[in-house]
Amino acid sequence: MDSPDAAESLPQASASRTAQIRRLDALAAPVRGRLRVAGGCTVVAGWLLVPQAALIALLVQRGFVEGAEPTTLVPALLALVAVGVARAALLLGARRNADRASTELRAGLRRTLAGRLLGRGAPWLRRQRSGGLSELAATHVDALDGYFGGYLLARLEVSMVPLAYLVVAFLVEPVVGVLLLVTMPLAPVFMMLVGRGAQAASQGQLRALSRMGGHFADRLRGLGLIRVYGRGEAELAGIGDAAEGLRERSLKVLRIAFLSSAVLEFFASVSVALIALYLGMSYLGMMDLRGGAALTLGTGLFLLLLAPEFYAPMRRLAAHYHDRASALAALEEIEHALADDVEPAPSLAERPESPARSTPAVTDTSTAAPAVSLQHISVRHAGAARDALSAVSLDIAPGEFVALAGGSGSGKSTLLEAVAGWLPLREGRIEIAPHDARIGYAPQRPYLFHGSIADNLRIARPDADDAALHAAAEAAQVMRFTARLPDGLDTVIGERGFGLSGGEARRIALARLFLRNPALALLDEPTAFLDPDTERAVLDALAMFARGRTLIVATHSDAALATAGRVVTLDASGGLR
Ligand SMILES: Nc1ncnc2c1ncn2[C@@H]1O[C@H](COP(=O)(O)OP(=O)(O)OP(=O)(O)O)[C@@H](O)[C@H]1O
Repeated sequence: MDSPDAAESLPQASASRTAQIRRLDALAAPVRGRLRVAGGCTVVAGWLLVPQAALIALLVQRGFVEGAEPTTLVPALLALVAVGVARAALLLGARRNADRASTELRAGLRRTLAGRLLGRGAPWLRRQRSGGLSELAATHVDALDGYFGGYLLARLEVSMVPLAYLVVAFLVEPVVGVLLLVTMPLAPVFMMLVGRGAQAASQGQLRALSRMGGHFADRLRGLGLIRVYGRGEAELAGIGDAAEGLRERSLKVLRIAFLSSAVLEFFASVSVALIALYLGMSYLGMMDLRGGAALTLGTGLFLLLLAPEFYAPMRRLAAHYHDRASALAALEEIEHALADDVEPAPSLAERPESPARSTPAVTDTSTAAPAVSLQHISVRHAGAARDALSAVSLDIAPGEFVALAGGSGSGKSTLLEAVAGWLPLREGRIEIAPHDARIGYAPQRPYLFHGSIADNLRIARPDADDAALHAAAEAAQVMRFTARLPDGLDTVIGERGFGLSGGEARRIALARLFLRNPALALLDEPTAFLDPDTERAVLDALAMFARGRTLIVATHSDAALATAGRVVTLDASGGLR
């Protein structure tokens, strides 16, 4: 902190913090109405405490000190019940609205996050750790709950309610008003000091949580491999270390949270004790700051009821203060994920007649078989030293069935992914005419999520009816293996398709493609790992499916090559032979 740089960076840090808080508050725009209702209910409930305390004090004064007839107290008693009920209803309304606002806000943010992340396309997603992404969408987004569901209300309450109590206290007993006024700034000053450390600690904790989530999910996925290679103990130690790091960081956040609440509790208790002391000494005649005017029991009771409530909103704010720190930390992580820092795919930018797309766009609707023209394209994978495709030119006529042949690593999958719009081109261009042709892609390693086989098929067309689903599954020879499963198409399979063979997973990908009903179908080794009999059936289905569509199929299979209308061979250097 002693360097001039550090001194200069303080105002900068607080300016960026203010900007961050503004951005955080801006997230609440869609649920602003609900938050306002919640805030209004909280403030009015706080104000109603004044008549509530006054009525209690009045009843005690009249009933016990002045010995009034019980029947004369009935109206005040009824009023007390009415105020109590109104406060309870208002507080309930506040809680409900705040909770609903927070839930809606988080759901919206998750939708945005999912859309943005998916928009970056398959190659980007494939490089991410799904554990980390799910932490982002789950834990980080949930970290905003405390802020919107708690902190914001507490902040509004602090700005509107204690001030009203202060005015009332001054009107009733100025000495108590002065005592409250003097002790009032302690809370915000202390919270400001604590808040600085809290955000950094929360950020550290969220990052550790994210790392831990990613680490754990990766290890779970590779559990089989870990066992086979006898890496169990070492991995266990790694997970132990990650968990220990998280524990330390979580304790740091908790320490700060507990410390701030404990200090506030202390100040609040001391202040209330001071007021009680003053009132007690006044009653005993040991202190007279009222110029001889007597202090009634009712007045004293009223002030004693009000005093702890004066600090209550500040204590609530302190309890939620680390929520703000967590929310700011989470916002930073979320903004980082939402930032458009991925380079735009040049292949898309250079297709003037084609709308930019990083995955086969669902909005593409043209069903006419398109022509595909690759003009001198070169593609290099991120981080690779050489081009996977170099200067490839290829013209495919509408309705043509082209097989891509070539050795392993010659670039067949890369070519399919480039045509699908998943990969940026280093040079050249790809024209698909009509440009809005619906594209379907069955990759080599299809992604199967946890759910039934039918669910896994329906992601290609969520509104597909059972008949369409069965027809697609039948054609792709999925029914051959589901017939043996206990629940048929409703059999549940795991993430990454645990429980299905490679050939079965590919047939699901093929059925998805059939269901999508694309005009341009890109298939990556659809018949790998199939026995000759099943391969024949799949190829027959494919030949039928090819009618009226353009097909590009990467394959090593002679039978598949024979089915195609034309064979294009890629050489080892990623060029056309
Ligand atoms: N994500 C990636 N990052 C870096 N290099 C990659 C990536 N994907 C593929 N490659 C490389 O690009 C080249 C072409 O790979 P590609 O998967 O397109 O070949 P392929 O002809 O489909 O092979 P196969 O017949 O084995 O499926 C290979 O040298 C491969 O190692």
